[in-house]
Amino acid sequence: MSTVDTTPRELPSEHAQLRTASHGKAEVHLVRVEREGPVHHISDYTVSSAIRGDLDRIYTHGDNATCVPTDTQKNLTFSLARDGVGTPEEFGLKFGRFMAAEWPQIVTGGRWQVMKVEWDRIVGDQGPHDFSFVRRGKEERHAVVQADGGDLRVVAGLKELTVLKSSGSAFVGYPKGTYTTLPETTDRIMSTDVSAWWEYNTLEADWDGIFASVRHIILAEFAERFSMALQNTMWAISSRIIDTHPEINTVRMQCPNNHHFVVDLEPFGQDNPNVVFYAADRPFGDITAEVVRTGTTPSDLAWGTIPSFS
Ligand SMILES: O=c1[nH]c(=O)c2[nH]c(=O)[nH]c2[nH]1
Repeated sequence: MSTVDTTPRELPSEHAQLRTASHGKAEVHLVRVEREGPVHHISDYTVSSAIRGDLDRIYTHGDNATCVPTDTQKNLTFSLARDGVGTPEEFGLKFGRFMAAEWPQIVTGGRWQVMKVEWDRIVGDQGPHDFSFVRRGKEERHAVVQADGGDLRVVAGLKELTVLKSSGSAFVGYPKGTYTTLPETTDRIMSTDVSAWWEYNTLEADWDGIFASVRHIILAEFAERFSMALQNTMWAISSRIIDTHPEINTVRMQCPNNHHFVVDLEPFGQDNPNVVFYAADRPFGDITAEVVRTGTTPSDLAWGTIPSFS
């Protein structure tokens, strides 16, 4: 058996000296769900923690005796969020104070950055929804006009319409086998960045009105219909768009499944009754669908250059 010598030893340098150093975990994305009866409130924070202090020997000697791991700092981000996050300022202060109190011999300073993004409650067919939200301010509206000779085609769309529901979504009944580890769930967070494009069969339409209606259908179906899978929600949206708007023949959607994992806080002596989630940015489920009006075919001219659809 080969052994590795992990005894710290100095790596000397003739001319170099360590001037500043820090280490931490950057961009821990957490979502916290607060339940007030049937009404949910969500907080979405991306937190970066880094400590300064007695860290020199980690670099110069390979001596990790003062190296509070970046992984520990990530765990703490979730643990400190268990009983509430408050404002970004409050959470940053809480984190900084905790680190200094927990490792007074090591941590003499640090940097805690907390980014909060805002979500608005979705207003569906039935009014403001209890547990479905839309991200403020990232969304894009698009139109692509293609001409060939006298032939003109209009495709409209939206991108980056980010939505999240903290309940009302299940995923069960899928094939199980050697490589299945995903547990079935009848209550999960579902979140996606909706990309939707639709082809008009006319050159004269109430463009603004139809855009507003399509956007409403996306939000209302996402919020108010129980979802058996993201695919099921995409069908509900696309088919309702076609049934509602005779001017539209084809709807294409691409939706990432932005996974939210319940963080195991048990190692830190805390329970986690679906309160603190790790919002993973990758990998993501990549779900696409093209839905057409029965008896019609999408125009190659119209769709030839529409991006981001595989
Ligand atoms: O809505 C979902 N659709 C899937 O195809 C899928 N696959 C998976 O692992 N989770 C989910 N969720």
